[in-house]
Amino acid sequence: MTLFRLKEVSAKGVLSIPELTIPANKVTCIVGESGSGKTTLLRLLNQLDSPDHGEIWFDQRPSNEIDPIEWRRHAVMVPQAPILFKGTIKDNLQIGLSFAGKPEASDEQLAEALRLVCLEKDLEQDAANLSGGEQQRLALARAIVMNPAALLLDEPTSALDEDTADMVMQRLTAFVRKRGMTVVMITHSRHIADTYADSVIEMKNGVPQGNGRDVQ
Ligand SMILES: Nc1ncnc2c1ncn2[C@@H]1O[C@H](COP(=O)(O)OP(=O)(O)OP(=O)(O)O)[C@@H](O)[C@H]1O
Repeated sequence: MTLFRLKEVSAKGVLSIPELTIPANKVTCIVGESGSGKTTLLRLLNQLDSPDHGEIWFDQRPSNEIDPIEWRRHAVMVPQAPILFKGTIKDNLQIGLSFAGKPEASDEQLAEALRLVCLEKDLEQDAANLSGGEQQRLALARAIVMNPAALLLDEPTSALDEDTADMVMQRLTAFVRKRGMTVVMITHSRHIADTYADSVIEMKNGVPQGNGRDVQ
């Protein structure tokens, strides 16, 4: 099943995509050189940017028929630089749900999300004292707590050491496969793409090569 479909899309004079489909309930990695258009593509999948030409479908609905706010509730993006709010770790985990008008999660659910990202910290701890890598994982945990159909992750392990990155990817991919969630993530790590992706989109000068190489 396809979750995202792009047809004859161009954007910002950077992307040129004749056709691209991204499967539902799978982990898709976007790889490619710096400046090749990976973040621009991810932003299109979050309706943060609109294409200059062409059409994008989410779950078989064209983008112009879905309210961007609703779209972003189903496809939650975690940008490369984590966004943190004043307050505790718990406040930072609940705030995504609160913005989406969803009920609060229980402390058990929050602790489970922290465990998935290997950040087993006290929920009442001040988030301001976290390291860069810890902040990155907290932002990822916040997105997981929202339980969206799709997680759009811009280099989610870039601030982590290799062992922690592997552990987070192992736990995250096991979790999303069990839940039937879709992950689309940018990575510069060949190892992560080869080990955890079901399919890989390689961007070259704004053009995806092939249509997602199946890894497994
Ligand atoms: N809003 C914009 N307007 C015009 N050009 C842009 C805009 N955003 C990005 N670009 C350009 O588009 C190209 C692709 O940028 P993008 O951030 O998508 O690349 P990337 O593959 O994610 O790179 P990196 O791996 O370095 O993060 C770059 O040349 C960038 O300067």
